[in-house]
Amino acid sequence: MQATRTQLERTGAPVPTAFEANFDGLVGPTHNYAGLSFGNVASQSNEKRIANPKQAALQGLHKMKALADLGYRQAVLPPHERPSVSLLRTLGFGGGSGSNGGDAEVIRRAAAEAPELLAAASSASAMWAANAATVSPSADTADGRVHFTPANLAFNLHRSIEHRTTQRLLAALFPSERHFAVHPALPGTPVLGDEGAANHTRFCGPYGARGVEFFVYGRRAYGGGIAPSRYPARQTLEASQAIARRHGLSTSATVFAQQRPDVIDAGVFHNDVIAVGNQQVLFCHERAFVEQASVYEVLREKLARHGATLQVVEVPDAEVSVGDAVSSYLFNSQLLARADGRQLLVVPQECMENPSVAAWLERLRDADGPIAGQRVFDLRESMRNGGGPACLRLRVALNDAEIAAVAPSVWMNDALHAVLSAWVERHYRDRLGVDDLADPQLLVESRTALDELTTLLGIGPVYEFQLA
Ligand SMILES: N=C(N)NCCC[C@H](NC(=O)CCC(=O)O)C(=O)O
Repeated sequence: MQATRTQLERTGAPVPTAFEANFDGLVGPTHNYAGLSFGNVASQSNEKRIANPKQAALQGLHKMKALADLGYRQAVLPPHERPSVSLLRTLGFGGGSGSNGGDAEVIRRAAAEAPELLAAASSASAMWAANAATVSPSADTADGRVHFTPANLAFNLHRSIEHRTTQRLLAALFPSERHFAVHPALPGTPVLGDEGAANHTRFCGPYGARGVEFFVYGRRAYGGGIAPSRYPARQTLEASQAIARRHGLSTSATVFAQQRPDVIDAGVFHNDVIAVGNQQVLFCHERAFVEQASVYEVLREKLARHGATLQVVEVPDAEVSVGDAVSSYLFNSQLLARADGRQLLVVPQECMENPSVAAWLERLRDADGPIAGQRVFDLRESMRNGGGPACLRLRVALNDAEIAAVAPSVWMNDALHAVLSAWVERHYRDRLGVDDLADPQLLVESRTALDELTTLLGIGPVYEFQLA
């Protein structure tokens, strides 16, 4: 877990002690199944199912608390204001003034005239924090600050409205401009489609040492090349390159690779549905990347320049098919550094229910490889929308000085877990169907809950209704 202070980088400069912190998205009060994500098999197949927002939020809090209990740095990323009345007003459903009465009228009109748009305005999708931003730790960047680029999530209307709030939340959680640079999202156009950390992995030795940042894209906007034909490639090479440039990453420590188009067409809508990496370990399916062997080679060579040795744990198609990987979310697992230098694997319950995946995990338990130890979590409510353990978290490697500069009350511990669980119990419904989104009372409930949350977390006004 802890980097060794004595370890020296090639420059001879001491490597600062640093940790990986996980910021998990707290599920918002409007969590529902509206079938909004084309190409995401779970979202499409669970359309119109009744959701349980209370249970969803408690399942997420349980994972956060369990990982904090194991000694990992764990924090919480607040939900967004939903339904987004400002989106509905932008789309012409203007009610009266900005008062609550006016907002209720906006919701009633949207429900009557365009329920699909109301559903897009109501999604709790900001819970999938892996899509909140791409993060480059200070050891990798030219100016020695931690850089954040909120993802524009331009492909889906319901997700394209997240980045402004994400930017405000990140600025509230990482307020020191000396340590942190929070950028605006890239322009939200198809050329620059960006889905954040779900398509980005950082390999390194100790967390405080310079790492190799690995960007995985689905297609090139310019210059042709192969692309999926059935489902969308949400991330472009051009977006990934722009992020690497603005974060000040060196080309010698950056790798760009393409996801296989045929697996995107099989439901792998983000790279983190087929691969996960941490420190020196890459855990992936054999059909994750175009020209996979040369991807390993380049990663290995660049990582070696930073004194670390890439270790690949590759799962063959013959043992776990891409279909089983998509339905079980085996690769949407978290790899967490253990004190002995090996990695703990955090998987969703669905992996245990899939015979070939469960058998593979059992073989892994007996093997003597870089992955040691497994933890299983029930995240069923999120999984039904295509969000597993890795989707729910944003990883931020931080050194001691940076950890001290984070808003203090977002760190998970027994007290915060108790406070947030009670807050969920007080404010969340245990049943929410898409028809319930027409109820203007849901907006009142959601704002009341979020207003209280910002006080509980001590992060000041961040939501539009608080800033108006
Ligand atoms: N793989 C990662 N990192 N994240 C998972 C995101 C799931 C999300 N699902 C949704 O947005 C479904 C919402 C709905 O259908 O109601 C998406 O497709 O963008």
